[in-house]
Amino acid sequence: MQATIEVKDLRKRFGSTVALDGMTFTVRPGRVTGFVGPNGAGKSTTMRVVLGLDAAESGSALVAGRVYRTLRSPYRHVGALLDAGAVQPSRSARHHLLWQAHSQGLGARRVDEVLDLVGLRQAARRRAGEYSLGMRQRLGLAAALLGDPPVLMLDEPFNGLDPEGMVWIRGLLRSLAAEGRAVLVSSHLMSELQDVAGHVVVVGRGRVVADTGVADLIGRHTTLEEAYLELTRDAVEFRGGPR
Ligand SMILES: Nc1ncnc2c1ncn2[C@@H]1O[C@H](COP(=O)(O)OP(=O)(O)OP(=O)(O)O)[C@@H](O)[C@H]1O
Repeated sequence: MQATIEVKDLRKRFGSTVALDGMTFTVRPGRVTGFVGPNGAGKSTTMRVVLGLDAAESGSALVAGRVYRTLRSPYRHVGALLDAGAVQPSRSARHHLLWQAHSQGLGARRVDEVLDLVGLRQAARRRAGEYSLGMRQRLGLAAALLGDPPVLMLDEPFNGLDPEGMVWIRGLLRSLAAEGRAVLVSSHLMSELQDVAGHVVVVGRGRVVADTGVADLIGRHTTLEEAYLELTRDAVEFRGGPR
């Protein structure tokens, strides 16, 4: 199975808004790739197109070497965390995962394994609606890991995690990449990414503005955040007003 995400010349508009304007990059196995860019740059739309949740007008998106909707057991090829809020609130976390596992031909043992992996074993029988944001993020990660996939695509996985959770997730992401998986992580938290990502795809206005090793970027600038701000200076659409 190919551990890659290949996005080529994706174009998409929402009405008069250009969301993707020739988005092109490849996520390779064995490293965490940061996916960064200003608000509205097209990160979530790209991920949604890769997962077949949105259709592009042109271009192609392959995950594990295939178009997502042609994958027979998608969870075994790609795990995604897109919207941590997307849980049935009255269902327990374990039940939520059991239901997803069942739909993919996976058993209860794997559900308990991923609950352990994300630290939710103790809280597994509580209703997901009572979960904090950080707990929902962990639950979303557990779902992404269910099929033990070679590709992971995580939209803002650091959101809501407490400091212990941040340390934990950095270790988890590093070990998933060290196992040879392709791990794409979108985030606005450059300091978190700097510690964990080997590579970074920087986007602005629906296209890639840099696709490079983090060490190379930091070599030229002091921090990933400084490099990012420099690269995206002309691509920021929504700026805060004067204080
Ligand atoms: N369902 C939609 N309807 C209309 N416009 C949309 C829709 N989804 C995205 N867009 C627009 O497409 C552009 C790209 O949005 P997208 O959510 O992909 O950006 P993003 O890089 O993920 O931003 P953020 O960092 O704020 O999450 C934005 O201008 C956004 O307003």
